[in-house]
Amino acid sequence: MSYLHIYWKKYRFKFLTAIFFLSLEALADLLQPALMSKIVDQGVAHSNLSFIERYGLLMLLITLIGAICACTRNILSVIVSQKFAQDLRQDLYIKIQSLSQTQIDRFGNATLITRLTNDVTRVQTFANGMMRIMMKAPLVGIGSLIMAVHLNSRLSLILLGVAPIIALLIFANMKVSYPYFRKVQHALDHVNRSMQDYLSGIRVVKVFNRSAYEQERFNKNNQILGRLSATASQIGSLFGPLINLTVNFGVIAILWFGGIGVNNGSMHVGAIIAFTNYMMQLLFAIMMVNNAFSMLVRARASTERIGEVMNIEPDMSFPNLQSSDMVIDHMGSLQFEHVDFSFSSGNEHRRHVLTDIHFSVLPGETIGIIGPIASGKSTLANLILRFYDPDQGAILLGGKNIKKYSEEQLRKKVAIVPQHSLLFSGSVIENIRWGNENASDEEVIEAAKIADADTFVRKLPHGYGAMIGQGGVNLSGGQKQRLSIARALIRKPEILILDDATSAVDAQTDKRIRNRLKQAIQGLTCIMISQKVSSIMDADRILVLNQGRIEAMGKHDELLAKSPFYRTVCDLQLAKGERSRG
Ligand SMILES: Nc1ncnc2c1ncn2[C@@H]1O[C@H](COP(=O)(O)OP(=O)(O)OP(=O)(O)O)[C@@H](O)[C@H]1O
Repeated sequence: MSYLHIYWKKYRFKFLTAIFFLSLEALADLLQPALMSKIVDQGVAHSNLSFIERYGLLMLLITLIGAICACTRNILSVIVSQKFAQDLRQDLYIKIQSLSQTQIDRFGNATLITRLTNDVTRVQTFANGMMRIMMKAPLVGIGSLIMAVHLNSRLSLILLGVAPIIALLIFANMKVSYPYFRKVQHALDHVNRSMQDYLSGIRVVKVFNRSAYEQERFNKNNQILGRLSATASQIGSLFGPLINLTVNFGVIAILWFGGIGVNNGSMHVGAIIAFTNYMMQLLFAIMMVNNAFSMLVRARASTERIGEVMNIEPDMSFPNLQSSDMVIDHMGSLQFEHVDFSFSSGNEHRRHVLTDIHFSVLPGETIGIIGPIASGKSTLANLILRFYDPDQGAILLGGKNIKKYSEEQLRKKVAIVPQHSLLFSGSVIENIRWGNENASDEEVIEAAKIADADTFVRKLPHGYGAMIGQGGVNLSGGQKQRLSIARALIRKPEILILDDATSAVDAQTDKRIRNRLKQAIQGLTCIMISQKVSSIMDADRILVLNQGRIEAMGKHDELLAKSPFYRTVCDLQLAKGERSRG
C-alpha cells in the first residue's frame, strides 16, 4: 500500500486539522456528563438556582463550540476525501494507460473499470469516515474510560472487564469478514464483465436471439454477488448485537452496584447518571469502532486491488527521446528480422502465434497481407506499433529497431486503421482531427476525399459538423471504416497499415480508395491486410501468412504459381478472367 504515501504527504495537513477539530468535538462531548453530574448533585440536590444557571450556560457554550468544530471538520473531511479520490482515480487511470497491452489483457477491462470506480469510492468512503467518526470513537472511548475511573474507580472495574471482551469480538469480526469482502469485489468484476459483453455485442445478441442466455449469465453473476454481499453483511450483523449485549450487561452491572452505593450513601445519584452516560458514550464509541473496522475491511480489500495495478511495473517501455535525437536513414522502410511472438495470459502456457517472420518492405512500397482466419495477420500489424514486443527477433523501421523510438515518434510514423473501426462521440470533423488535432479544415476534407468519405459526410444533416454517437452507432460499417481511414491519413504517417479496413465497403469503393491512396500519397509505405484477394492483388508484393508462418511472398502472378493457399483463395474469390493481373 506504499502508493498511498504520496496522498498522505499531500493531504496530511488538512487531514490532521480535521482530526484536531474532531478531538475538540470529542472533548466537548466528554465534558457534558461531568457538568450534568455537578448540576444534579450540587444544583438540583441543594436547590441552588444560580449554580444551575451558571453551569447550564457553560454546558450550552461547550455544546456550541462542539457544533462549530463538527461543522469545520465536516467541511475539511469532504474536501480531503473528494480530492484524494479524484487524485487516486486520475493516477490509476494514468497507470492503466502506461501498462502494456499484455498487462491490460491479463487484468481484463471489467476489473480495471471496477477498480477505477467502485474500489476508489470505497477507499474514499473510508478516508471520509476516518475524519468524521472513526478517529472520534477511540477518543471518546478512552476519554469516557478516564472520566469514569475519575468518577468512581471501583465501578470502573466493570468497564475494564467489558472492554477486552469487546476488543476480542471486533478482532474476530475483522478476521472472518475480510475474505468475503475481497470475494464481493471479485464478484462485482464478473457482473461488470457480463454487462460490458452485452453492451458491446448487443446487436449480435439480438440477431442470434441470445438475450435469454445473456440474461441468465448476468443473473447468475448477480446472484453470486448478492449471496456474497449478504454473507459478508450477515457476519457483520452477527457481531454487532453480540457487542451490544456485552455492553448492556455492563450497564446493568453499573446500575446494580451503583444502586447499592447510593443506598449505603457512598455514591451520589448525579455520579451514577454521569457514569451510565459515560458507559453509553463508550457503547457508542465501540459501535463506531466496530463499524470502522468493517469499513476498514472493505477498504483494505479495495486498497489491495488498486495496489495490484498501481504497484505493477509496465513491462514495456519507450525511450524518452526528442525527434532530433535520432538519424533515420531509410524513411518508410520496414524490416521484420526472424520475429517470433506468442501471447501469454498469466499462468497459462504461452500461445505461439508468429514464427520466424522475416521480410522487408521498401519505402513507398505497398504490401498486401493475406492468410486464413487467425493466421496472425493483425498480430503482425500490432507488433509494428509495439502493442506487443516480439519474443525473438527484431522489427526495424527506417533502419532502426522500433524499440529505439519514443512512443510519440513511433505513433507519428505508423498509423493504423484497425479491423474494428472505433469512433468517438463528437462531430465528424472532431473524429477525423483525432488523428492530428492541428490539421486545417482543408486537410480534413482532403483526407476525407481520399478515404471516399467526403461525399457521404456532406449529405449528413450538418455535414462535417454532424454528431456521431458513442462508437459511431449512427453510421454504417462502411462509413465508419472510411472515417477511420481519413483519421489515419491526416497523421501523414510514413507507414499506413490498413487491417481489413475496407471489409465493409463494396468492391467499387474499395478500388476507388486504393487508387486515390496511391495517387494522393506518394512515397507512403502501405501494408494492406485483407481476406479479399481483390483488395491486395494490385499490391507491389503480397505476403501469404499461414499458421503464423510466411508461406510465400511475391507478386500476384508469382504467388499463383508458388502458394497453394493463394491459388485456392483466388479460385474461390475471383472470376476466371480476373485471376491474372492486367
Ligand atoms: N490478445 C490476445 N490474447 C491471446 N491470444 C490472442 C490475442 N489476440 C489474438 N490472439 C490469438 O492469436 C491468433 C492470431 O490472431 P490474429 O487476430 O492475429 O489473426 P488474424 O489472422 O488477424 O485473424 P482474422 O483474419 O480473423 O482477423 C489467434 O489464434 C488468436 O486467438
